[in-house]
Amino acid sequence: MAKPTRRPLMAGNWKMNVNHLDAIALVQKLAFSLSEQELEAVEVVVLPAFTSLRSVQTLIDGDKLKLGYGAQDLSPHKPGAYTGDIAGSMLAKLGCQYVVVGHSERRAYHAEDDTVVAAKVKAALDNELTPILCVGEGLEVREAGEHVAHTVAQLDGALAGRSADEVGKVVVAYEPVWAIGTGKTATPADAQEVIGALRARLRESFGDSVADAARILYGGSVKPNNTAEIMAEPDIDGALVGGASLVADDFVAICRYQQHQK
Ligand SMILES: O=C(CO)COP(=O)(O)O
Repeated sequence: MAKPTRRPLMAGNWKMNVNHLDAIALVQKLAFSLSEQELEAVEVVVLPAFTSLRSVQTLIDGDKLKLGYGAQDLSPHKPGAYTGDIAGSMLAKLGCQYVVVGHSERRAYHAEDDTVVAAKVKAALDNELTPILCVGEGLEVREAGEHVAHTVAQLDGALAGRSADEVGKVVVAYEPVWAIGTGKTATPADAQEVIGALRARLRESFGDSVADAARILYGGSVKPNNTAEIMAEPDIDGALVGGASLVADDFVAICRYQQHQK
């Protein structure tokens, strides 16, 4: 399969945790634990709160650390009268490479629908940020057996109007809502079923080169002890990690999953 040509990506979504001082300590621990070779083999990215981005940027740039960073959300709008929002251009100026778009917590607590998510994907791409586009079904949808159709429809909605060139720059993350922060991980086969379907949809809509190159992550209770088996699936290229990314040793162990692969 084409998997070996896709560089694995481990992204730590810190959510609304870690103030800017603790962010510095956490990034330092990651950087001191992971070797240059490890950081070449696996791309490691942290996604702090907005208030920590400047501190993280200063540290990573100043010490030339081989860690990527990005934000957890952005406004769909250009700079202007949008109190409390953050524009993509501001994130780009801070050196962010990534921005999470459409996380299920944003969809649930901020009523973000596919139209808003699509506008945010566009805003990210317009500012040369790589969107980490999150899709995934809730428990009711899974129990009704509609998880594949639901998730593929979210992908379609978020990428509506984007060209193949643009979609080639997107990272997708499949995060079943029932697995987030619950300790209930999807089985590797469950995750592969959906992620395989997402890749097939990218192939159908945007062609082979986009589908073969696209990195698709799994997220939802990823821990050091389940990463290797998840990463062994043919279409899974990395993980979007919540809780375990707040503990340096755990996130480092996740990034070292290859040591545990049979
Ligand atoms: O939502 C997630 C990452 O974006 C997953 O969170 P947990 O790893 O805490 O389940």
